[in-house]
Amino acid sequence: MNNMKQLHKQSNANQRRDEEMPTSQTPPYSPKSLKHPSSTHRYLPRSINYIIKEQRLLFTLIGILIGSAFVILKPSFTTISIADTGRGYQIPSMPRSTGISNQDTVSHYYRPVNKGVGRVPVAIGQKRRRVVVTGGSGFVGSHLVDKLIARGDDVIVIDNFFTGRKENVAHHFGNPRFELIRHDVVEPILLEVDQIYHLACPASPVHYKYNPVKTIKTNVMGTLNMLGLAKRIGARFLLTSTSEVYGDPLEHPQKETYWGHVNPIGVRSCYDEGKRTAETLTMDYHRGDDVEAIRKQPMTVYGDGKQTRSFQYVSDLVDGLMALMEGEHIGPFNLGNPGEFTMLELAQVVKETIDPSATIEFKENTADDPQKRKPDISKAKNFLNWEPKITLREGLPRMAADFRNRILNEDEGKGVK
Ligand SMILES: O=C(O)[C@H]1O[C@H](OP(=O)(O)OP(=O)(O)OC[C@H]2O[C@@H](n3ccc(=O)[nH]c3=O)[C@H](O)[C@@H]2O)[C@H](O)[C@@H](O)[C@@H]1O
Repeated sequence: MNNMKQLHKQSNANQRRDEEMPTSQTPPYSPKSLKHPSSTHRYLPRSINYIIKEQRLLFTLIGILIGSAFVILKPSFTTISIADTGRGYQIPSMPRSTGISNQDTVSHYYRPVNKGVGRVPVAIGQKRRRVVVTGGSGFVGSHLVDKLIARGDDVIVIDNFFTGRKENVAHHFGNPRFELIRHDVVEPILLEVDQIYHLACPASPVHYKYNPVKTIKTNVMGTLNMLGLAKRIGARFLLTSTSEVYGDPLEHPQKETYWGHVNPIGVRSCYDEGKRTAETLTMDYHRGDDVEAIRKQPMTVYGDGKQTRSFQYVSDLVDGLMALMEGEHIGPFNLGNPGEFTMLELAQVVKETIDPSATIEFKENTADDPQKRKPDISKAKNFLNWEPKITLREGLPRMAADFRNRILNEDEGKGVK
């Protein structure tokens, strides 16, 4: 599959992933990694199949993502966030020719700056943020990158392409404000930026339950590295967590104050506990260094059709993430759509809005699958003046269009090979 070919073409970080994936495991299905028939209507069943095979929040990978929580970290000496002050710093000799660079190139450019030389203000007064998005070639990350670029930010994506793909951000190649770095966040990296969105993580049971050590390592070491970077350069930091931190909840709906009900030694624990540890680390950095903290919690769904989940369209999530990054609030925030559906109800909506002929394949459930999930978003409403706008029925057709466009772009040779 192209997916695997892609991995072989990648750096050592990706080879490491190959090593950790059991050889018996079938590479996870990706709608973006297959050759596609040219007939548009055939894309829709495949995207639905993709969702089912991924065994995750149906809409996370198709255009809708469930609740979120995140952490923002900011050193105490910056009483106003850098982004808000609009200080227009830029690093001299920033690579800009192709919009793509490898890790060595970037380290070369950035390391001296981080040895205390300091950032050079080249456009004081100009509101131009430099933003890092780890996991920026993934589903949520790539939509976030689109929005950041659209508002004029300089965006650096850090991704090891564990599950993400270059095609998701290929339309920014050649834009001098965009840069893609192939890098595994478990290794340190030195950059000079104003904001860090830390999204990099294996995010589906299909990936993380076969790569549990890699998953928890990414959550722990990756988050440590990015927190260390944020502390060093005084950047505002945002962690995307997951509703999985609530486990199989005894409280419904779930508020940010709920501590969760999680199996610490199950097959999902690498993800659940990994994200919980990532939140712990972020709050510890916040307390230890007197920095600000917020968290983000997407909700993940596995089920046999009876479990309830809530689904959020990705643009609502991106709006919420950016509102949180740009605000002054700290602590966890649920960013999700409180609309609650059983998986069977969801399947019905998929049939009605996308493809009446779609069939659902039921698979054995993952251990510890939560029975119900619904975010309480009153905190986000009150403090961020944010709430989701797009319903499940509205979002599903948009999701289908999004997939169709991505696939057509690839078929027309617009993707990166
Ligand atoms: O709550 C959720 O469900 C998840 O939502 C998003 O994940 P999503 O966009 O749905 O998943 P992907 O499309 O797989 O994106 C993850 C990205 O992280 C990257 N990644 C993964 C693993 C790793 O070690 N390093 C790394 O850069 C992947 O290549 C990919 O680009 C967030 O990125 C996750 O942090 C969050 O856990």
